[in-house]
Amino acid sequence: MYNKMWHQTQEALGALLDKEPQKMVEPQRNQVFIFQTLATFYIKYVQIFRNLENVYDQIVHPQKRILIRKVLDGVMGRVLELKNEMVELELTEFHYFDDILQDLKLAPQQLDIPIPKYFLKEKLEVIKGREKILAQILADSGIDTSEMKFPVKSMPFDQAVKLIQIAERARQGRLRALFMKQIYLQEYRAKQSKTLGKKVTDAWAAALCIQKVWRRFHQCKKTEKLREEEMIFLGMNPPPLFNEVSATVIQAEKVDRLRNEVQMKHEEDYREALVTIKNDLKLIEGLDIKENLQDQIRHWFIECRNLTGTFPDYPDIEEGGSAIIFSNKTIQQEEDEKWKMSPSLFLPAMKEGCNAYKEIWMNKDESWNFSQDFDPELIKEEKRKELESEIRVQVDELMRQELKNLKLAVDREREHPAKVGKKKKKGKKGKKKEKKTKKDKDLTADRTIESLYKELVEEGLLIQALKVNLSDYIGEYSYLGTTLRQVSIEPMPSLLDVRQLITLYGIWPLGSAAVHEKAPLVKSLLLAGPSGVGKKMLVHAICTETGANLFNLSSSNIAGKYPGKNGLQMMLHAVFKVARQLQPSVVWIEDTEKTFYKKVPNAEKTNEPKRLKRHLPQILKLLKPDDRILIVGTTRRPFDAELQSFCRVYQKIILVPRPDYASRYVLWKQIIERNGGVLTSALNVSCLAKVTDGFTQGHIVKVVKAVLTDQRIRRQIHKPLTAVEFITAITSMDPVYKEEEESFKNWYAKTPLGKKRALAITGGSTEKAKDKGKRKE
Ligand SMILES: Nc1ncnc2c1ncn2[C@@H]1O[C@H](COP(=O)(O)OP(=O)(O)OP(=O)(O)O)[C@@H](O)[C@H]1O
Repeated sequence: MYNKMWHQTQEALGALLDKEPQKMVEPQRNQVFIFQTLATFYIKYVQIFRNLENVYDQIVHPQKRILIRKVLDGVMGRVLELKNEMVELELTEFHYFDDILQDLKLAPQQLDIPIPKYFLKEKLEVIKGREKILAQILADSGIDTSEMKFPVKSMPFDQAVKLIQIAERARQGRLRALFMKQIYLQEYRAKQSKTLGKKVTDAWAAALCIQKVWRRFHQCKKTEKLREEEMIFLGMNPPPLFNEVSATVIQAEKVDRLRNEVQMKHEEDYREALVTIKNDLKLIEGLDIKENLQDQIRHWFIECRNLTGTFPDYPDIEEGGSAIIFSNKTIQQEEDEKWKMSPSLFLPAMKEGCNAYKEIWMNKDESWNFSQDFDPELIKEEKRKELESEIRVQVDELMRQELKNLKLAVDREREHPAKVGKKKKKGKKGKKKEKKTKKDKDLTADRTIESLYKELVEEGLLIQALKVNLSDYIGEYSYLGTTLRQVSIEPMPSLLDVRQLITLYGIWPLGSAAVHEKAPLVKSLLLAGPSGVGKKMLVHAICTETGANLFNLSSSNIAGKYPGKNGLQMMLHAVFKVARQLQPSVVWIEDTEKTFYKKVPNAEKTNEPKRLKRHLPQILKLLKPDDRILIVGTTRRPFDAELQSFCRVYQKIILVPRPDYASRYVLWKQIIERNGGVLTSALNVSCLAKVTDGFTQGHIVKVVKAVLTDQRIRRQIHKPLTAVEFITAITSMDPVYKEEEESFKNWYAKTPLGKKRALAITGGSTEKAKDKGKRKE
């Protein structure tokens, strides 16, 4: 099945790649048309990515997986490039595709961007090992992690005694009440039996009474059942076991796990085969290859002498040795390759992958390989080439000597003195380069990474990320985006739009080195939004999904640590050295507006919140494409920061909105269920979602936890949950008021991208096109 899926996806990718150059290179003036083209390509690449990711996770053939991985990274990079183009074109981070989805007959869920499972699977051992070390260091240094999750408030001694007394008296009271009840019942039963014993019972009347009660009860149950069945038949209620995981799904998950085991075994076999087959080849064919090469080279000596009258010069090792003589490349060809600049950095890799697929796999007969183990012939082919180049190095040495001897014997020529000089010069150049690279001073050259790691953990700068997946971030799609834009209303981005941006800008580049190196680089990300919209949760999710280390450089966290100028330098050096060496890493700055305060409030002056301000731009400059480090800032009050320097540091700004009706609806439902609540028809979720407009996810979580106590959960069978219980609890909280939301929007309109967009909307599209043209140049 996965093979079939792979072939289909490769074909779709091939077709898409053929279309790319025609559509993308043609100059276009119509903005809408350009966006439609970009968006269509984007959506199609996302579909291909989803399929390929699935295939890569499940296919067990090791050699196919290598090729799929290459194409997969290429597709990811291309999706990011297209996203970047769309951002530049529309001057907004959020795009709405609902009309294109309709044309392509796709559901919004199909646009969801999954996180490749290989990000974590391939690093499982490393991540587990690191978690263990971190836990060990925390335990050794007496820092209790549970305290970080659930902060404990201290309490005066007499108050604590009083609390324990109250609880104990209540317990004793309950016990006594139970005891008294039992005594009372005993007495009551004894009295009843006495009075009943005196009466002469009428057996018929008693039977009739029992029948009456039983029939009523039976009919009630029957009617209830019939009504329920009718509702299910009409589609008004979900069928029983609707939310249960079906046996088929469980079986499928089991098969998935089994496939992963087979995958690992095949991978191991393949690695072993790479070594054994090469050794075998060396034994069997090594001598032949050597003789063949020698014959070829000798033949070349003679041919050259016949043509030119002298023996040729032997090509240097740097030029590739004798391999260059027999390569088919002409100079003309090389020039062609240089000149053809591709518009994307990922297209060549994808094309290469597609060509390899067509050459090797498309029409390959694999009837012999039912178990999908490695193909030895392919390994042989590859290893033969490797072996040949290895042997060629030895042969070159021999033949160089032989040529020298030949020249001496036949032409009586000595080695050209000029050449020796040239070689020496090259050596000098190399030294110069070495000196230059030594410029970066390592402040902790004498320390091991382990000791730095330990120090940072003990200082509380390197913290344990909470285990939350991005899929735990609940939300719904925005279904009316395009429609609203058409009538000039800027739609509020939905929570799932935010989630996608986090995947694209945070998780993909951190998870894949190939993508990070070539895709449009995002070094810093700002999450701005009211309290409780899940900013922290998103930061932790980025770390969980990529296995990244989490550094906390919030001003409150670094206050008083590493004092002085030198101390600060040392701290930053240590943080970024560890972050670089144990990448991927996330450097989180909570309440980041404090670092850029326009005016530091008196109460916070002792904390020196602006310590990092001058250093952050320098740090960003030093981050190279191969450093998988992301700086994430979160803020509740971006308007307190000085705009210019703030926006210079944060390359991408994401406004995290409060949930809209659709999102609130799923949030209530899922958060209640996650906390042990049962949804019944008595609980009107729609009403709950409607009246809680303005409240954030944080509020919802808090209220659900407060209402769903252990006791309430136990009582649900007799008294189902109702919306009123939640509404009563939430009324004591402050929602996000319109004014606060407006101030976020106004602030965003002043950021570089916001300004450009406002200008484009009011000033027409011509300037936008010009601007884009300039940037492209
Ligand atoms: N989309 C979501 N789905 C499920 N739970 C969520 C979602 N968003 C937030 N939460 C939960 O809401 C609570 C508050 O979130 P979080 O602390 O991340 O918000 P925040 O924006 O960082 O708040 P603050 O600015 O006050 O620090 C957390 O318990 C988090 O798990």
